[in-house]
Amino acid sequence: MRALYYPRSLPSSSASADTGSDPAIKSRVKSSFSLFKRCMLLCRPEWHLLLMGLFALLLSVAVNLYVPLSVGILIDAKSESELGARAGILAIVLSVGAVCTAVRGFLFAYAGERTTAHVRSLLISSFLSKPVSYFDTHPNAGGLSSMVSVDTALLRAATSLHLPMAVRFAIQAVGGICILLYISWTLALVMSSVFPVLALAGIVYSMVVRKLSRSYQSSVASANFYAEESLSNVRFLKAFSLEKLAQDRCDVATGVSYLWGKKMAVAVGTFQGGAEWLSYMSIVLVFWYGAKLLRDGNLSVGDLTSFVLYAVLIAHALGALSHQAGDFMRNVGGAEDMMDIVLDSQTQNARQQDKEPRVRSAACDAEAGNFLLEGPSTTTTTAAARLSSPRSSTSEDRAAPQIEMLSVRFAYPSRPNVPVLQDVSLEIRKGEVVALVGASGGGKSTILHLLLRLYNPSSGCILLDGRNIATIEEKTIRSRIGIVSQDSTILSGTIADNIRCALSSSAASGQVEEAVVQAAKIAQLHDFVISLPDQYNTVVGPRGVQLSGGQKQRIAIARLILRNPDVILLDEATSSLDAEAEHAFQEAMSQVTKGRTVIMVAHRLSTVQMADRVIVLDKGMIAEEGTHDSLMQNAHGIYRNLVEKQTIRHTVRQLEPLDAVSVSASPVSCADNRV
Ligand SMILES: Nc1ncnc2c1ncn2[C@@H]1O[C@H](COP(=O)(O)OP(=O)(O)OP(=O)(O)O)[C@@H](O)[C@H]1O
Repeated sequence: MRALYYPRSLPSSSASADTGSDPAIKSRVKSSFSLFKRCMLLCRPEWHLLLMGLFALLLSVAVNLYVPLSVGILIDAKSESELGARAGILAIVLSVGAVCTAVRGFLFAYAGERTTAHVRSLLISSFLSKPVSYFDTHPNAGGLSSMVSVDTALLRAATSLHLPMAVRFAIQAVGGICILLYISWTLALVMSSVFPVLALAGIVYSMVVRKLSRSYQSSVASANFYAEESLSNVRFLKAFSLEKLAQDRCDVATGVSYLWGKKMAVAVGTFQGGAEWLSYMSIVLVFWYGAKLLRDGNLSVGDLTSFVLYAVLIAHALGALSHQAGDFMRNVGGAEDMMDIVLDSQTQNARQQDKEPRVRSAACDAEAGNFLLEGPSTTTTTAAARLSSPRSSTSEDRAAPQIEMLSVRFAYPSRPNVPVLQDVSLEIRKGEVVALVGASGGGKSTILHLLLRLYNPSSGCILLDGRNIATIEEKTIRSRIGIVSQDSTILSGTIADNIRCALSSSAASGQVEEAVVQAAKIAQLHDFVISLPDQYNTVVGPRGVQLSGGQKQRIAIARLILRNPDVILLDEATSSLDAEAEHAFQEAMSQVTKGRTVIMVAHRLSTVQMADRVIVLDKGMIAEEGTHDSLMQNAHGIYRNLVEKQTIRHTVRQLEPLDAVSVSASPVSCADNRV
């Protein structure tokens, strides 16, 4: 079976352009250097800890380098007392080395933890600040969340472990070679003959492993996606006996990551084995040439002992250096996409701070008045006070259009060539209740998305109180326009948490609790909540699984009440409710919507009839507009046709035996009368 494979495709950056297609080694080395530079940029805030760590590291390397020399001196000691004194000095030096190692370990680990926490926070804030369209084109949420957990852990290991170790072994190797040159330059040259081969192998390995690691991380993200999708939809999978399908999809995705992992294991094993073999060969060369020098009387036993110890130390350092450098490249290669996102968003933030608010259409702004919009209702006093007092709209207010769409055209960024709205123009006055109806896929919900500025029109513009919403801060728009949709989003936590999240955190807690209860009462939720043992502190489970659809929706209404918007959008808010729950919903909404502008996407005739005006959308265009009664006058009109079809279906259903209704392909319930 072929899995639907979601590669973790992410925005490319110039720095991440090396994906293996570039043939020039020079540019690959440059690209590896740029990867290292980006990694260092992320660690920059912790430079003081890293500098202190580097200092401790240098001291511990100095101690390591001193040991073979002092062993040689120890062996060549002429008297018992000289031997004791030299052993004492060696013990003190080694103790200092151990302290330095401990300090170095702590400082790098601490800096790594701080960097990881900082990068995680930046990454989440970068995702949350992305436009909704970003998530349409990057649907792999598992991949994005694995960046937050896995990729940041890779970065931490790279910066707090592999990089310091690589630096340590590099200094140890270079220092050891310098001392060897001092003891016997000919022997040092013999030993170094393998180094160029080792260096070349290291460069090739780091390039290969970086590429493999990136593919591996991407495939792991894909496997996470399927695992996450299966576990979060376990009820659906069981209900439709789709466990096998889910298992197969997970297995195929895991199989892909296994293949990449296997390739990486081959590369790692080959290089590490090869590097170790070369290191041993250099030691054999030292033994062979050193023994020759000793036999000829050109080297003392102490010097040869020191030399051999240095040779072992250097060989070990080189082996470990290749190991650590490889692991560093593998980790930063795996975290490369994540680093790009964080650094790009930092650059964008810096740029945005200097920028004026964006103006999308000068023509639309010329039409716009310069109203100062109300800020969000951030205090409970205003929210609570407004709860009991419905919005009063004067006749003058009602005459002024609150929302205008001017020649709006729109296509979703993920499907730019498929027009969804075509030249839509409409005006909605303050306090008006407007129903959007029409065939499925006609663009009704899309209009609500544009009003909330989840997307921007491809052309044309939308005015709120005469001002182009493209020039209004998103936060302000969303404090003025509230939405209740069919599937009310419930976050993990308690019922109270889910209601009070509509308010700003600056509100006083006593007032908040009072406002939460008041809002729940208006939303007809209070009686249910107080019947629970933990009342408002009842935990609702992930995505509110412990609540019914109607209860979730009443929580959403309570939230809306606290938000206190001027314009309310209802996106098929009652379509999943039965007749009784719909009645409770309508009761709750009738208080909330008084005096406010309401735009609803509705299918039920009972809901549509409540509207002052009905707008019929057909294939992304406004086909008809008027009151329910006036539209019903048009014998060949789309609206009348829809109503008649639904009325006939409703009547037929009432006549159908129960089992015939249950197998009907239409999702409409018996109580429905949908338009
Ligand atoms: N995020 C998206 N990316 C790409 N296309 C989308 C997206 N959301 C919706 N569409 C497409 O846009 C068109 C209009 O969708 P919309 O949800 O606005 O229709 P609707 O009139 O509300 O339909 P329904 O009554 O079935 O909810 C549809 O063809 C749909 O496939």
